[in-house]
Amino acid sequence: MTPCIKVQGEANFDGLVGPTHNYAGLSYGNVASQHNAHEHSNPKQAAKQGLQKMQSLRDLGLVQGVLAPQERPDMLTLRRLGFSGNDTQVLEKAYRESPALLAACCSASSMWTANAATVSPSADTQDGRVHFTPANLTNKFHRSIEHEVTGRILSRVFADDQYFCHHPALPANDAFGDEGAANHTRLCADYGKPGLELFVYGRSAFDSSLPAPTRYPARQTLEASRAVARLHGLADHSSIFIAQNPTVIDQGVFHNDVIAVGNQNVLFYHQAAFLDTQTTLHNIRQKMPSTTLHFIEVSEAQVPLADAINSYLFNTQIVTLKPGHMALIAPTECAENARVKAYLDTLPDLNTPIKEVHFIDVKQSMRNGGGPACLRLRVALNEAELAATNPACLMNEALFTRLNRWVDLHYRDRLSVNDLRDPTLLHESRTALDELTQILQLGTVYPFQR
Ligand SMILES: NCCC[C@H](NC(=O)CCC(=O)O)C(=O)O
Repeated sequence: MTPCIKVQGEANFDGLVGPTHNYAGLSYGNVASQHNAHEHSNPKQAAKQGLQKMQSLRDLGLVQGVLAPQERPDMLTLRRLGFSGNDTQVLEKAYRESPALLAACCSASSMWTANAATVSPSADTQDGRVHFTPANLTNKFHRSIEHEVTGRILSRVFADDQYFCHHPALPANDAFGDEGAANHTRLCADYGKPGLELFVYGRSAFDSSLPAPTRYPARQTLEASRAVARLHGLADHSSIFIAQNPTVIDQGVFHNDVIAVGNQNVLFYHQAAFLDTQTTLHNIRQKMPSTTLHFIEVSEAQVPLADAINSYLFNTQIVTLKPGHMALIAPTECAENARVKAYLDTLPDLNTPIKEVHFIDVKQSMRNGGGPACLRLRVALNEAELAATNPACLMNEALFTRLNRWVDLHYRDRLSVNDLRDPTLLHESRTALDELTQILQLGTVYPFQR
């Protein structure tokens, strides 16, 4: 099919899966990560599934971008933690002393770009620029080492400070735990018009009277969400802070995007998603009096919470194909779950803007708890902003072919956590990333290049 590229006002930037993609069980509270710990991974297949997903969205006529992965193994961090000698010795010592620490420094977790940053479109911000704050991801060590390079990559993709404003990550402390766009969504009548940014938090750092989960960690604090909204210059009428239901966090909903997703005038969520659903919906309506909103609530009777979590029904992308006509992009796991599939079969007939459902295979990512929505960072851009975006990072036929060839050349098709100390893997990874920065015209972004 010949893709017809129309600017819809929103671009999706997917994270390219890095060459060290593996299953190390690093994310306590993320049931898929825990469940698949120490399975073999297939980095080549993972990267190709990601590329195919990007291509499929492009085929639907959407603007699709690519974000480069991190340098892994993270030798700089290993050295900061006291491992010394040449690279081979550093890897060997880290492996002998703490395989888990080495695995953390090798995670390809930056593929989940919904956690790369929070992005506020120019229509919402005080200075009329697009604002970016990389997420500090303090709750998980392996993710807390991403934000510096993430910030650098974002500033190379969105370089023009006439249009784009980049903030550093929030202070690296649990009080300001920030997971980026995975806990942020935006409702609006049109991407280019002022919207309402929904910040969902799991606990408060300074107000212990607010409810919090007891089993699994709440990664996002209210204080972090408020800080990001302040930095981005969001007015009170452009932002709303919503408490996530702590009991769902305790059942494995480690980010709000596992249980709710929004696009334009649609909010699609499970009945258990928020602490106080009625008040939440009422407050949203109050702040968007002139927009016809569609709240699509899925009840426990329609889809039990456990099925929603296992299938990632809400970690779907809702994309606008033409005005008032949206598609839901779901992982194939949703088609394999009878109850979820039965619900999705009815969805296009519910008289909402969602008219189509598409299934895509991102199983390599799903096994670590990352569905279609985790893999993408949404950036609403007007035409001038899109024109100011690094064109080498925008997906087209040539880039798709080139990146597939690049993956074929550099990636392994089988990796276990025991392979992570192999100095050849480090060499392969650096060779691949060095070439990638040229393909994507990023300049030097990785510590090994500087
Ligand atoms: N938005 C989806 C994020 C998934 C990610 N998983 C991981 O990091 C698992 C890595 C591992 O266990 O090897 C996380 O939990 O932050």
